[in-house]
Amino acid sequence: MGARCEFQRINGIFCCESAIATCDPHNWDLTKKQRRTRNKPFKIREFSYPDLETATNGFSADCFLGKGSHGSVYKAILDDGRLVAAVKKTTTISNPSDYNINNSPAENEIEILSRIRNPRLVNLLGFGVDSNERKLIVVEFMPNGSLYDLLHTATRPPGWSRRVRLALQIAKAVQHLHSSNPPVIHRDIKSSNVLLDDNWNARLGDFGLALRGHVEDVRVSCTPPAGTLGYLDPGYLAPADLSTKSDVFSFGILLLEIVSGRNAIDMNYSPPSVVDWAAPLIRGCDFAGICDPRIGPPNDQAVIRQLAVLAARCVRSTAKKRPAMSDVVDCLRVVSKRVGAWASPIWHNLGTRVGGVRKSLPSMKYEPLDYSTEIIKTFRVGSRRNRKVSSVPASELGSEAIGTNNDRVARSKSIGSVSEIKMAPSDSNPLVKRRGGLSVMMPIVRLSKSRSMGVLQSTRLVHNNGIVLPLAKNPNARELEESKLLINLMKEAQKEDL
Ligand SMILES: Nc1ncnc2c1ncn2[C@@H]1O[C@H](COP(=O)(O)OP(=O)(O)OP(=O)(O)O)[C@@H](O)[C@H]1O
Repeated sequence: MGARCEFQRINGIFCCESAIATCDPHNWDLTKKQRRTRNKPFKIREFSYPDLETATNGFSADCFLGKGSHGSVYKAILDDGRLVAAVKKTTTISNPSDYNINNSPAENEIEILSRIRNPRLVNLLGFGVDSNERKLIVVEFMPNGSLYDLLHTATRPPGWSRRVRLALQIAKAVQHLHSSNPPVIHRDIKSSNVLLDDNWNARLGDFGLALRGHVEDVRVSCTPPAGTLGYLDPGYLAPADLSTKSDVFSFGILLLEIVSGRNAIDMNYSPPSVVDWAAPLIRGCDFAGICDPRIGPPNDQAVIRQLAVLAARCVRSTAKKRPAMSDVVDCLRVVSKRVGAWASPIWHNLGTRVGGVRKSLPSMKYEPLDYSTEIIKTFRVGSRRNRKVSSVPASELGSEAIGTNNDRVARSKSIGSVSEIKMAPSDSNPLVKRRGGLSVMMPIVRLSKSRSMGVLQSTRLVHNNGIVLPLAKNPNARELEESKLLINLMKEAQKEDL
């Protein structure tokens, strides 16, 4: 096959060694059973083109799942109905120099996914080749759409426990990539590349732009920057700038999107970039202000505070100061436990008895973040700053109000190379152009290095001797443990060159 996959062909089936080699130091503490499963070679099938054609009803409209920047995706029923898969068919002939050296996005995706497998990823099942020698990718079928759809077009917006659970699952997926040996850098983390499986769990997909290798490896160090505007690390301007921390930046943007329910770039807001919009709110401890107005802030104020602080750390200007994905996973585990505790039936029953916890939220006060500064904030569902520029009252914000129907919202598409990005003058309309009645994201953006990062004004949050106790006045052991984690985050934020 053309793609440089180091497959072994056994009885017509390609077997791939898992990318997680036995010498992977990250796997040393795994149980024997886990190690056995991880290192088990998995089967990559070569499907014949006629089989894929039949399975997709001739790539017909009724099997069509969606279109991305590199091609279309179809649902395929294979093996007499025993296997349901998604087939990605490239429709454009790409210039390889835009992507990874000598590899089209399809070949790249096959090559990378043939080496890694994880329950948090949209895994590769096989591939096919068309008459033009173009690769078709066959991956696991995800029946419940994308996180983008769930956040921006679903009639019922997801609640906090679901949002945190999804964020944790995505973080685990990225951590898995980064801890592989050699590491995989996804380079295109965004809500439309997170798909939902049959249990509504998040799976990270679309490895067309991913790079596998150490940063000093030739392929990594010579591949031009790529990604999706709005999620792209502004410090990643040359191949040498790439590190796993670029993914951390994109994850931070995605976390802000999950929390706020707004698009990474949305001309209905001022400023249009989610990070520029959220930064002053987080800096001013207006954590409720960044919450999705359709669901309001979570019952437990520490949940949104920790999410906001984490997102702020992920989008810092200095890549080195961003947390590693393992830290992000640890932090989200803590948040997940908190939000899970509030979702327990005890709280629901209490809410019913006292007339509904959620109802009482708008008048609820933040507890002081520390005992010296006594910052008290009132929850404001749909606060003025959180409102759209079109000034639709928060009460009227239906689920569609932030959706794709709005002509000032354009779904970001991946771009092969940031050399396509032109710096727009600050007074021009930088992002949206009309084309055939559709809003199309143009590759023109203001990448303001100085504005997108370093969003924590931590001095207001730090108590004597650098100690912050952001929870109740008499925290229990668990709360103390959790606040220690937060203290570390805050301390690091304080060191930031803001
Ligand atoms: N494994 C899958 N199962 C079900 N639907 C899928 C699967 N993979 C992709 N899709 C759907 O197909 C559409 C196109 O996906 P694709 O990954 O090609 O592009 P994208 O992520 O939307 O955009 P871009 O190419 O710019 O990143 C999306 O709407 C996605 O929801």
